[in-house]
Amino acid sequence: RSRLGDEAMPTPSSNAPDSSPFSNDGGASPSAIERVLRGSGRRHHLPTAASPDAMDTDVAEPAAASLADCGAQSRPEGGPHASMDDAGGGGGGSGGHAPRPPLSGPRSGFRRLGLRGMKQRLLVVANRLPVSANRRGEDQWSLEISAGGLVSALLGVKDVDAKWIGWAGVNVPDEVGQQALTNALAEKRCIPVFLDEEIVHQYYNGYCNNILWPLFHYLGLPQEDRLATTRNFESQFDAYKRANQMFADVVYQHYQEGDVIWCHDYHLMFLPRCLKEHDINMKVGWFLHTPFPSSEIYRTLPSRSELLRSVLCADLVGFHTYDYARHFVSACTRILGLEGTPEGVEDQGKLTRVAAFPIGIDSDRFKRALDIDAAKRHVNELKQRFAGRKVMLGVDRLDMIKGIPQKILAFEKFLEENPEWIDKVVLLQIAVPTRTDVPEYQKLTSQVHEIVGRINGRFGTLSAVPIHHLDRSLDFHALCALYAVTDVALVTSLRDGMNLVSYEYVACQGSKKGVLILSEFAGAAQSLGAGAILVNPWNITEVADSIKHALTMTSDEREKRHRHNYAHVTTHTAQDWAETFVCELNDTVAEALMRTRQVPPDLPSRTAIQQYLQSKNRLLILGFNSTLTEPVESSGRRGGDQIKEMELKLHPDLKGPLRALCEDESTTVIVLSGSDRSVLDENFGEFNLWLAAEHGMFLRPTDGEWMTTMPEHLNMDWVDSVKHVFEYFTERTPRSHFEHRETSFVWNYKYADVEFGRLQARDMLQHLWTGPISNAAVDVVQGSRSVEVRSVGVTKGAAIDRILGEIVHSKSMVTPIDYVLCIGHFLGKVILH
Ligand SMILES: O=P(O)(O)OC[C@H]1O[C@H](O[C@H]2O[C@H](CO)[C@@H](O)[C@H](O)[C@H]2O)[C@H](O)[C@@H](O)[C@@H]1O
Ligand SMILES: O=c1ccn([C@@H]2O[C@H](COP(=O)(O)OP(=O)(O)O)[C@@H](O)[C@H]2O)c(=O)[nH]1
Repeated sequence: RSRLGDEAMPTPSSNAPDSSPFSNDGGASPSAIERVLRGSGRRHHLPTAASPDAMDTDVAEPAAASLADCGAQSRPEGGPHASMDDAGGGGGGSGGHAPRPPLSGPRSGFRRLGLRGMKQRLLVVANRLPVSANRRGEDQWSLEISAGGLVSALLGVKDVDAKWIGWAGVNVPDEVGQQALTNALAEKRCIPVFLDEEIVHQYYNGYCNNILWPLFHYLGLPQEDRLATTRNFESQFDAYKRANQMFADVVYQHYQEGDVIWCHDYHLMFLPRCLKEHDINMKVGWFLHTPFPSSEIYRTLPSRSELLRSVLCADLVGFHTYDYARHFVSACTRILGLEGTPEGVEDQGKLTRVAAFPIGIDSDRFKRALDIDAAKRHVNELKQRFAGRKVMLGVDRLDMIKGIPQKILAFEKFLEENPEWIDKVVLLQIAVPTRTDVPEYQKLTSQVHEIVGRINGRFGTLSAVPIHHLDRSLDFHALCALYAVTDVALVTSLRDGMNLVSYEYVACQGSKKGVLILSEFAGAAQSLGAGAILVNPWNITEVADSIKHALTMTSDEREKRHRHNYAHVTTHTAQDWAETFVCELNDTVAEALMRTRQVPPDLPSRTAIQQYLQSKNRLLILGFNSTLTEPVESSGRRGGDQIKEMELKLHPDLKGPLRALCEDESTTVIVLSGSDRSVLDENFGEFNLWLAAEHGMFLRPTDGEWMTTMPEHLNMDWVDSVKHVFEYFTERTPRSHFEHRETSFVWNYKYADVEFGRLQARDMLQHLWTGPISNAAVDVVQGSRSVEVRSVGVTKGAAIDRILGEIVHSKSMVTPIDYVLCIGHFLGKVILH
């Protein structure tokens, strides 16, 4: 190897041959690269990101029509499911409300005017429309409001110019029927997505309710014993994607520039991606109503990466609790290898905001309902029926996650241990049938009936049974009456995104101040934990004890507990929830535009190619790692996302194009990398190009010997101390490794547990800063999964000048370089020591 040093690697101004394109600079000695560019006589300016359209921040009038109105408009004619009807007593859901004060501060974004001075519109996209449709003739439909947590929450949202896009819950194969239903729904500001029976079976019953729902509630994936079922899962996932695309198609038809699109729930995890692929400027938010499980549970899902990546296409991703948000970020870091920040998840400079937005209810609607005659009648009836007995209430969909068997068993245990309460307490369990086509739900129904029958047989008397179990939903006023008269509400969900029943119970207990027993595994435990008695529903003894505690609680304690919860429920309303989310989404999009300007823009490929074709003497400077290498993620197996290669390898697809560039006489190619010489030799030995290893400290043409471009007096006294620190951390961080190069040390944890690796890196940096090298002339550079220590002066920037001098000299270049393209890996975090 020859040593070039300052002598052998002269500055181009003094040592370039006379015929060099750089020799007529007029005395100044600009760097080689500056002169290369000057020789070309022009600079290429990469286009900056387009400036955003000005955001009009005027305050809009509240929207005239709202989804809240749906409740009143679609009141069925005495239909059995009039349950979600509004109790406002005439004129829709907003009747009787005091006007809300104008929003201020960050919330003002919600009422911003959209583009062209139009009121901002909100497209709510959810699996189910807030109505269920019944066909009454070829072109006749009657519409009923359907039950469910999401429905309740969004019915509480007023002052929004909103439209709802979703499935109406019926199969409508004929065009006449579809058109008639579309027209009927339009009056309710609803837009249908038509799903046929097969897709509903595969997408809704199959992928949504048999796979995602149990998994997200920690019940695991279904265990099957036939290969055919596995294939079935794959076809269900395909149907899921197709169904999401069908929702997207309807959104495209109704979208207007400036609209906010709010996608809901696990049914539509693929939607953000479909929408952004159609129009990157759509403002897309996604909110999950269920828990997001720990990444250890989530990572069992075969399509885990595809779904995460799709959700990350949204601008804002929301969850009920901080824990769910944390789990999601953790899944993105561990499964996709992305960076989690306090703001959200970052991928190549693009941030997806992730935050907690706990839902609430329209508490006024429940309070008002109790003043309606129908509700008062129900209250009186119930008081008479259960006079002399304490009444406990359970209201749940008949779902595995609601812990209904556990609840009933705890009640049995309570009666067993406290026989004096037999005949003095009754449990009313409203079990709303749900997803009745899914076999697991059918099994649960039989199981619950069996337990209830047994307990009633055991503790019932001629005059009374301890459990009243109803497999049906109640109308809204009957439900409110039940909430108001009962002494204890018992919520024993094994997992529950939020659980609005607990909120509704509190809202209706203004006078009675009953006790709420609440599962610690419901999202609501985060907000109502202070006033409720929290229980672990799996601990039957604890729940039984809590029942006794609740039934015997002093009125003082009940009042105190109720006050806490009531204050929360009446101030954190559904409307606040929606306002906050939409406001945050607007702000997130605006901030993202600012951030985009700070990130280097994408290479304008078309311009780069045109300029290339027009130029005479070109220089291509290419990085290696993450520029020309195979991606570390992706195993090549279908649906897989495992780490594949430990060794850095030139991407096989790039070999052909690279060879073509190297063979072009008018193009000089340099691979400039932090890697050591052997790695570059191995990957590029066969090409006709220049290799610059260790950040340019070593250089060779592939047909020549390595030479060094290292500054003469590079101080390497720090090496032993750093090696010691790196060994220490490598031993303690499984799957991390370090490379000892001639001019630097690199500790790499890209194959280690990401979160542990990051903690270790932070610790290592502390050691390096405060330890024996704290005064050494080194730079410490933090990469996304690495820590590198190198002597001051060992940088690609410093080396390129010397490298170009050498290349120009050795090739005896006469034609000015008129094209320089530099492609490398953007290192976000750099710490200079
Ligand atoms: O329409 P279904 O399939 O019968 O299900 C009804 C709804 O169930 C889920 O509700 C969740 O949302 C609530 C409000 O955020 C929350 O309190 C509860 O804990 C969740 O289970 C589901 O997420 C909805 O999409 C369904 O409409
Ligand atoms: O007969 C009934 C029983 C319940 N609900 C409503 O169903 C929702 C249940 O929401 P929750 O968040 O508790 O659980 P989810 O069923 O959404 O999982 C609540 O708003 C209840 O008012 C109803 O409309 N009719």
